[in-house]
Amino acid sequence: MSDGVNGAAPVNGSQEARNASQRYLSTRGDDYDFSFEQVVLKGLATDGGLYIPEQIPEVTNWQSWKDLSFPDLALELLSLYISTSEIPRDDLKGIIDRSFSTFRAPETTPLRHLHDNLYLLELFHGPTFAFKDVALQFLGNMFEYFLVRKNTGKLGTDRHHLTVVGATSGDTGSAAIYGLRGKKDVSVFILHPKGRVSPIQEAQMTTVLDPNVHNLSVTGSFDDCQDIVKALFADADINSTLNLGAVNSINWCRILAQIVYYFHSYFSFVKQSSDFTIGDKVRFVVPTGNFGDILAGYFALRMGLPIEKLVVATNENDILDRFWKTGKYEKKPARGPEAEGGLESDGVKAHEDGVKETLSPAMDILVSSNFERLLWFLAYEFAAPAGMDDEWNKKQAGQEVASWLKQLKSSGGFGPVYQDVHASAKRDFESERVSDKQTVDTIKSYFSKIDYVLDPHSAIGVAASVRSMTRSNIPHISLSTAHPAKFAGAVELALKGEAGFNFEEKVLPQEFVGLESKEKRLTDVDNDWKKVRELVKKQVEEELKSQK
Ligand SMILES: Cc1ncc(COP(=O)(O)O)c(C=O)c1O
Ligand SMILES: N[C@@H](CCOP(=O)(O)O)C(=O)O
Repeated sequence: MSDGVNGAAPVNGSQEARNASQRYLSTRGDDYDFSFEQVVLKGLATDGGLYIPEQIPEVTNWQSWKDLSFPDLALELLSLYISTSEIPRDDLKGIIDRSFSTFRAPETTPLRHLHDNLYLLELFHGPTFAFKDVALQFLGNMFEYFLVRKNTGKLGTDRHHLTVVGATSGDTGSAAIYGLRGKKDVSVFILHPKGRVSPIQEAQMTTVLDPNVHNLSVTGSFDDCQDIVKALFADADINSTLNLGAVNSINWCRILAQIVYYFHSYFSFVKQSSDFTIGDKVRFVVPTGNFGDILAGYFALRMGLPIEKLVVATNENDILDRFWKTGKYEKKPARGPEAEGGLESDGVKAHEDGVKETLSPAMDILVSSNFERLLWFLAYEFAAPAGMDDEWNKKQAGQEVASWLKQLKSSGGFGPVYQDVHASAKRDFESERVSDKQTVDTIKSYFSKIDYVLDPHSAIGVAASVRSMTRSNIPHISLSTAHPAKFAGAVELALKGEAGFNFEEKVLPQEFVGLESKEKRLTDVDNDWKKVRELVKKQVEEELKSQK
């Protein structure tokens, strides 16, 4: 039950003022009836689950949003999940407008025609050149809004101080840091896997010297960083004394903001294509790691956007692709031809922990956090035919998810899931796995065919789209998740020696010039959550003392 945990304010207004899509519950069943503010400030549920709205709103008038600007569309969509009793509409509009004012493209997320039925949704026009900016600039402003409201008229230790802890494989970190640097009443700790983010990504994070920003370089993988963050959230002591906040896509606010560009790109497509009628279906193809980006697409689909399929595109860290193919969700990588040293993945290094080091490092993930949210909806759908009431169905879904996640923790996997659950997953999704070699070939081929430089993650989406187009000839919108300059190594590997290619001239934005030689601040830490906990505690205490 909602209890104002973690310092979140009680809901402003009665429960009746919030409809079911504005009330939140945990995917593991124990935490329910939370407000948007509580969910945003708390990040992870007390039972270890992720927050989801009690209901996904089905929208019948979505076509009337066709001509809205990105921020105005965001206002319509987000209002469905945030009650005006919590955030008045004008305030929400102000937060949204501020969040997207820093984007370089007038359309915020422009849609570009590549060839035939293939369109690329460029999501990297925000301040840190990655799709994470769409949600994280908004989340940063949302944190600020709630903190200002809580702290009005309060001084010293009475003020609510938020300690943000996040794990990154490169992009979440810089977008979160940009969204929170210098903000009052917030300390930010970002954990990245030492040596496994690109040099530009590392520089984007570590050259931010604001006193409230702390970069921790962890000896381990992204999954280790993510596990440390989850262990901190599970520690009742630090969680309640330091008011932990999440910037990873475990935070519902991240998923929510990302729903907007599915609708926006669909409308952009309608406007670009005279022979396409609004209401006709498209496919979205999404380079996927933690399953946050594509989950937003699932919400768009359930809300009524005409999506025929969402295509999950993984790199060689392919737990999700294996789930769609087999119904089993297992950390253990498949022993495919590449594991025997086959041609497909020449040069890919597999770490002891099982994570492969690929050319698309932001997707080098063993376990995808947000998959748990999809599992809940699949389990809920599976429970419904038993003819019990809705409360029972929700409880059943929570228990099922908790049991799957327990197996994942104890034995590294679960499944095959019930046939009906797998069938529902396959009804809305398909999956593709793209090797490093195929990634490089795709970058090469689009440069030589249409003089366009793809980053390696976006190339995975495009390679998967091309395969998907052989099965379905409807329009495909492939998500481009990062600017190619962030991944110079992979891009140069693919394009060095290609006629007309020069990284500095063709790719490098002015904002990155000289970044790597600027002063940096970061702290090395062992892969040990207790050590991280002590470091965070000490640092926050010092910050609070200096503010007195
Ligand atoms: C550039 C890039 N592409 C794709 C992804 C995968 O997105 P998600 O983790 O939401 O599946 C990430 C990281 O999250 C990323 O940084
Ligand atoms: N690829 C991500 C990994 C973190 O995922 P998130 O979306 O859950 O924050 C990154 O770039 O950090």
